Amino acid sequence: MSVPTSKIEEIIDTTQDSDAQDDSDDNRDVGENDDNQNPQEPSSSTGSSKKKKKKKSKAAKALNALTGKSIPQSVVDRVLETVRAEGGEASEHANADNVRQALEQMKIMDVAKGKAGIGGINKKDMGEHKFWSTQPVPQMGEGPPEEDGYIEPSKPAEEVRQDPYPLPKDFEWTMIDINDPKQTAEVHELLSLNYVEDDDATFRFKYSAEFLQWALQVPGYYKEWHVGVRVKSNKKLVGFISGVPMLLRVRKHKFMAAEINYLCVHKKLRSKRLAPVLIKEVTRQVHLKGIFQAIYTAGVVVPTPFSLLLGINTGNLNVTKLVDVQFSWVPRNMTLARMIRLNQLANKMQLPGIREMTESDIPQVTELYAKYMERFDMVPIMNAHEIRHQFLSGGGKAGTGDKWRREGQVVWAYVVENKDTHKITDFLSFYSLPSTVINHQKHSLLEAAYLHYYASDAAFAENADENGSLSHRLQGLIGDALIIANNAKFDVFNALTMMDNNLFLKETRFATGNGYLNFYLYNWRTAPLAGMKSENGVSIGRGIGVVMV
Ligand SMILES: CCCCCCCCCCCCCC(=O)SCCNC(=O)CCNC(=O)[C@H](O)C(C)(C)COP(=O)(O)OP(=O)(O)OC[C@H]1O[C@@H](n2cnc3c(N)ncnc32)[C@H](O)[C@@H]1OP(=O)(O)O
Repeated sequence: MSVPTSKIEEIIDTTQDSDAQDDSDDNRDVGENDDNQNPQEPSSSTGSSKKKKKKKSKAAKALNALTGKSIPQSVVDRVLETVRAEGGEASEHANADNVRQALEQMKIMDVAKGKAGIGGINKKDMGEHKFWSTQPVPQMGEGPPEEDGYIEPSKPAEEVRQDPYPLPKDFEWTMIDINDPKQTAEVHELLSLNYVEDDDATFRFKYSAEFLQWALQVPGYYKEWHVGVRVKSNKKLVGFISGVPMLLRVRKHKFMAAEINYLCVHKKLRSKRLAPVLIKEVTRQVHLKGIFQAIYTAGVVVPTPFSLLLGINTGNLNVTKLVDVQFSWVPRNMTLARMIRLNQLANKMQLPGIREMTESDIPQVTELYAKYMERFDMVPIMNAHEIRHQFLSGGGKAGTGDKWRREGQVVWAYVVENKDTHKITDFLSFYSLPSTVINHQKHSLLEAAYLHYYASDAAFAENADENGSLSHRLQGLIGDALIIANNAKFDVFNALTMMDNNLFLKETRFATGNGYLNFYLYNWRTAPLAGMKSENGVSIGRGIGVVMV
């Protein structure tokens, strides 16, 4: 489906806002875009372009040499500022070591090298976030706040904008009813063809309809937060963004927030500034429910992440297929046969008392979850209804499939029960999120399992962190998760460097991946959370405890 570019320009022209402040934002958003060029690149009349013509400084040359890319002057300036802040040499003559140090600290090295997920950001001057510079988010280079808190105060309901943001005349807003299989199928199709791909466009996330129903219908969800854009003439869904409510604790503060996810614009409508309109509309809908904070993650860097997590994967489920689809490679000093042998797993789960979670486990799991999550700085607070939803409602059709996988199953949840006391001592869960293997002759789908929440009462014993007993228990627990996933015919099991994952990732032979995920809070300032620092590719510290599906 192709929408003429001239129509898109009208989005831009007609996305005028009655709200004075928004007006100026919108006009800046879209007015500077020239359809004949990538709007993320400065036009020839902009200041940045003029800067580009300036003779390159020594620091800029060093940066370019280090990254193999042409780094915009404003990024060079930011690097120099950081060097200065770190007490280093801050002149234009900063040497390559200063620059490398600063880059690593800022993670710009990865961005510049193109590792930071979805494309686009590399081409962009980091100082030119025309949309994000107007939003209540910490701006780049702001430094950690003295105190945690909101950026702009909440508004009373009557002060929240009542009308939807205008769309160009060929498009219309739609509220997706995720209970309607037809509408869920439309979102599924939009995402399957247009959602997140890896850097090489080899894999693209393929969220199933069951997954979307599970993820978007948490207890207390609002259908108004499932926002779509359709082409008026044929009603085709071409844009989507969603939010679900969550009670969030960030350090000592607890507040309701929207978890924003699945922002997607049809490939033919990219770079037309539709994403900011979708974000503003979902923000308006969230404000209408009296909620003024949000949490979201993205591969791209926008102002301003407060935690960066390294994606980790293991190739140890279906090695042959992973190598076939170039998800994994056979290391130079190894053969495929040896790699398969090394990654072989037992068929039977190893932990005594481990079994699938049932309804009757909910009270104990709720309690264990709450206590365990106290270990982390940022976590969702869940009551028994929410625990039921998270771990049992995506369990697939009862009586179908086999012991390991039911039809339509999205979530796998297991508990460890002490057979004498009947106490639940541990639980683990993971979810299914396959990816389309793009343009592969033999394989069309990569079956990926992702680690979800888990807990172990081993954490509550004295010195459990120091004496390795928690680490040992978690290794057993996740070892069994791998066995379950393998039996359920997953090809790969992924986990991020969050929660206590650093206590088992290496030991359970997870291989380090090169994908990054940035965590963001909207309208909330807090100092960076653990996840930023890493040792051998594994982050240290106990910061993030929110699993974003
Ligand atoms: C209180 C309640 C608040 C609720 C809201 C909280 C905020 C929620 C924020 C959203 C959380 C989403 C969480 C997820 O779902 S992350 C997953 C995002 N989806 C994908 O990557 C799928 C494939 N890509 C696409 O569909 C498009 O490329 C998207 C839709 C992503 C952008 O479309 P397009 O490529 O056609 O761009 P544009 O010309 O319309 O717009 C360009 C502007 O948009 C900014 N941009 C681009 N990508 C992202 C991104 N992932 N997060 C935040 N901002 C993003 C960009 O920096 C620029 O602004 P600025 O740099 O000039 O300032």
